[in-house]
Amino acid sequence: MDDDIGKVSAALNELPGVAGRVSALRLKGGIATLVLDASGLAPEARSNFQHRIRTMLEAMPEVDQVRIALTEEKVHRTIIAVGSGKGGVGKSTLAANLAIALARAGRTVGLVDADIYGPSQPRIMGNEQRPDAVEKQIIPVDAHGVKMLSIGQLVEAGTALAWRGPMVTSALGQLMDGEWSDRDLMIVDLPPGTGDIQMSLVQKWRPAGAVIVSTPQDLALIDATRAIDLFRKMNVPVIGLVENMAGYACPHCGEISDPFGSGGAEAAAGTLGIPFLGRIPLSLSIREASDAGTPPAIGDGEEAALFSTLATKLLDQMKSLENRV
Ligand SMILES: Nc1ncnc2c1ncn2[C@@H]1O[C@H](COP(=O)(O)OP(=O)(O)OP(=O)(O)O)[C@@H](O)[C@H]1O
Repeated sequence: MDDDIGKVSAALNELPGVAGRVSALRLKGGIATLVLDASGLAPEARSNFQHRIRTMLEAMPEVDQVRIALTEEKVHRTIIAVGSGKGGVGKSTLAANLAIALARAGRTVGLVDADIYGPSQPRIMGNEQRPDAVEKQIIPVDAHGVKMLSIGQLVEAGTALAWRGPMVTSALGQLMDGEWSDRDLMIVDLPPGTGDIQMSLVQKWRPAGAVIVSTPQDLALIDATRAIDLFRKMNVPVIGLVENMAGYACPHCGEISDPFGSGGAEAAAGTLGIPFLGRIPLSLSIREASDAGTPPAIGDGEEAALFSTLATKLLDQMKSLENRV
């Protein structure tokens, strides 16, 4: 008997993607009863998963009948990565305001500042409080209706982090595996470029999609294209491109100028075949509000409306991605 269950267990562990998901296994009178953890699997993947296991077990001489119970974490959490190819294009500003706009649209939103070497979310979101931890799990702090974690809350401000890849990945893990249990949407503010953090996030936490931020400038767009390419290669759908710092309205005379050019990102999105989510102007008030820890998305002005429109477009794109699966 023990031999039989040992064989079934070994066969299950050999099946790709199954190891670690079997939370209970019993074999009695030829009936194999399994409890499987299906957390994070889309409906189609879940039924394929169940089918593969059933087919394999039914072919074993030790098994006459298979009974499977699927369990999963209560909240299905969708992770959206916000990336850029180049630094300083406003990715953190966008991530913060988008997180707030999504929360105002009724989602329960978590914001992870994955820019381990240059965290800026505590300042932008106006909460530099050190988070508590329970049994080594960090409890995110509240900021403008969003819950947030950043390495900037854990290290002394202005301290340079001389960390190598594995330490950075482990810090990312601490943030991503914080107490997010009531959050249904996570916005991850990535560092610029295509390095260790991006790769770890994609491999371990499988974002449902990525938003790419670029200025209209050609150079930023070339870099943005690189970031898009990375996500595509790693099978993370690109939800869309946001153009930031487009069209500067002079606060004195109101004249609009385009210091970084105009329309470049929308044209590039068209060429690359990805949705264009919208354009955020270069505005003194956005910069001032970010520095003051009061992101414009919390207000009721024109800029809050822009971020709210972006959030709606993003949710629509997410829906169409889900329908495509
Ligand atoms: N639309 C905007 N109008 C005016 N200032 C902006 C705008 N977007 C961002 N900024 C300002 O530009 C600077 C860089 O923005 P931010 O930190 O969001 O960029 P980033 O791409 O995340 O940079 P990093 O590469 O450091 O992660 C900040 O001072 C921010 O306030």
